[in-house]
Amino acid sequence: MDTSRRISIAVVKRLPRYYRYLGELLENDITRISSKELSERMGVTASQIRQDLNNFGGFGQQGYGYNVEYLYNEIGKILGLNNTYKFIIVGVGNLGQALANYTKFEKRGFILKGLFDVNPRLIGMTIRGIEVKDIDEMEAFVKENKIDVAFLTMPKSKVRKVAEDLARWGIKGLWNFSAVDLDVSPDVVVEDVHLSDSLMTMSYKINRKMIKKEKELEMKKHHK
Ligand SMILES: NC(=O)c1ccc[n+]([C@@H]2O[C@H](COP(=O)([O-])OP(=O)(O)OC[C@H]3O[C@@H](n4cnc5c(N)ncnc54)[C@H](O)[C@@H]3O)[C@@H](O)[C@H]2O)c1
Repeated sequence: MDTSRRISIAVVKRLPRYYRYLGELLENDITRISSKELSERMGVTASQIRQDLNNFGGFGQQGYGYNVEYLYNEIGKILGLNNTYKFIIVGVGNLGQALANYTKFEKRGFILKGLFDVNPRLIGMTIRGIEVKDIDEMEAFVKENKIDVAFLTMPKSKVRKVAEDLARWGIKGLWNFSAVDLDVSPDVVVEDVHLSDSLMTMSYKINRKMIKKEKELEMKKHHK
């Protein structure tokens, strides 16, 4: 299929989840699945699944369902996961070290090439055989090694300047954890990750459940 076709961003946002579920099915040797079954597993309506998957040629067949491996590979291609990306981490504190130690990004094509920080106590330390370098060496390193992506795990007060520098040096993507929404250049793709947004969503849901329980208790009291 033509992977250059434009797909709405709402659908794109759901693709990683489809990819994950289809990958799990493949690991369990499940080669085909109906939209009904997939919808039960994923908690999405069957019609949503049909609409989404029809977008990129994942037409299920009556009585057969979807070919899991085909869909998995097509979604992988759309997500660009058949490419490889060289990445660096800027800010090798708690979060930066945790991400540097996580080996599974390689499975998605992201290869760790460099680590940068300003703290002299961290410079020279190695993680998975890669030495933490002084931020002053970053420009030459990014240009020489044609680095594609930077993970930004540094304080928010410093992140804009670093992001702008990286954009000038030809970086393609920034995975930004620094608790601020970045807008750098139209040539650079930015994904801002706000872990605490997800935490606040959980807080909201817990809160709603508690309110519901309190109301139920109140109702019971009144009926006694
Ligand atoms: N949004 C969220 O929910 C969330 C959750 C966790 C962390 N964070 C953010 O991630 C970032 C990192 O958090 P952490 O806990 O790892 O902090 P940390 O203090 O442990 O690490 C930050 C590192 O950045 C380095 N640094 C400072 N200035 C720099 C510069 N100019 N260039 C390169 N490196 C520099 C520091 O020396 C330090 O090693 C912070 O901005 C934090 O707010 C956000």
